[in-house]
Amino acid sequence: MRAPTDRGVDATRSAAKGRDERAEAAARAHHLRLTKPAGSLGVLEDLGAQLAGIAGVDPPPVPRRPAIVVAACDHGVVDEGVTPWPRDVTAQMVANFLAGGAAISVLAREVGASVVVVDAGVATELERHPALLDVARRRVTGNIAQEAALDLDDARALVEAGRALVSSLHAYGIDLVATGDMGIGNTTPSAAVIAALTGRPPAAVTGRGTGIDDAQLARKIEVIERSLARSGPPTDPMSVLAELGGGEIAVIAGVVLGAMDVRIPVVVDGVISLAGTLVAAGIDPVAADFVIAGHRSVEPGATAALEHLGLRPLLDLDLRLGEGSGAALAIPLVRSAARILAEMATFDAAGVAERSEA
Ligand SMILES: Cc1cc2ncn([C@H]3O[C@H](COP(=O)(O)O)[C@@H](O)[C@H]3O)c2cc1C
Ligand SMILES: O=C(O)c1cccnc1
Repeated sequence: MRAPTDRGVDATRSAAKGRDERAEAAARAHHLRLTKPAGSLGVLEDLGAQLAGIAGVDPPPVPRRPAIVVAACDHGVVDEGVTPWPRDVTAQMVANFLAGGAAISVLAREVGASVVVVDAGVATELERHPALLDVARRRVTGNIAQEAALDLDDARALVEAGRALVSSLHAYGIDLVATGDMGIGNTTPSAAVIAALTGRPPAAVTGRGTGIDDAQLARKIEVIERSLARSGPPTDPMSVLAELGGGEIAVIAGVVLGAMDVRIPVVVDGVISLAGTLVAAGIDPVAADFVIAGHRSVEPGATAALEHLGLRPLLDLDLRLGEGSGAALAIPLVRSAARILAEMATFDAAGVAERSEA
């Protein structure tokens, strides 16, 4: 089990149980008996132990039915000039996800994952689709430089929606969830939430998002500073989410909590997903036990959040897309880690001689 860290929020452990330490220890001992030098599979060994701890059994089940939940929302703070892209792109990309033409659509097909798209507050009315779930409480968040992104009640409802979605997916046989996002401007609220929950200054957690120049970056940092000054010192994580976050960040936080509820792994993506993960871990620190960081996004806020959560990302590919792309790409590694424990021969069984001690 991870050493307790200062998560920067006043939260206490819930009734939910964390990972099973005995299963985790069994997986570590099991790894020492497999036909390879001890520790030679590196991070895959830690991942295997984490999966055993999540499932409560060694070897852990190999995830067969992954689902990627892509939550979408539009942001009032776009009016401050924090992104070069027009707001309409959010709805257009949701249509692209559903038509199968986006990066996440391709990567999901490659790794054999289902994609579920959640409308958590897209500005324009979306055409109904069987893979689109509408949980929006309002269309477009408030401009965080001037007002709260969401009412507290709406933030809570969106978190609950993400949480309930994972329960439903699990009931249908989904055994691993991954998180993704779509929302023009959403690297701004994500950096604001990360600054508030890690205590780092906005300049240290703010990046170029979809591609802004130095002048726009300076403006983006200033907008986040103003937002933090407006909302005041962070109190509880749900309030931080409501003040500075957004609908997709709320649903992602709920997905992470939902994975804890049904005890399955949740692979998280880049800076938006990590803002949601910080909120989830603030609401219930036990949730962090079930989180696997898919990758290290180029956005500096992602690294800040990973460090705060004590998570080591599986991939580091200079990705800066979102949509769940870095989480999707990590799914085969998660499967491999479980499969190694399930299928590799032990020294005894294979008749391989063990290391001789000099
Ligand atoms: C065509 C396109 C597809 C995307 N897919 C994900 N994002 C990513 O970029 C956006 C955040 O960056 P910023 O804060 O700079 O606006 C989010 O929608 C995120 O999911 C996209 C952005 C665009 C333009
Ligand atoms: O970290 C991410 O996922 C990210 C980075 C830039 C733009 N959109 C998403």
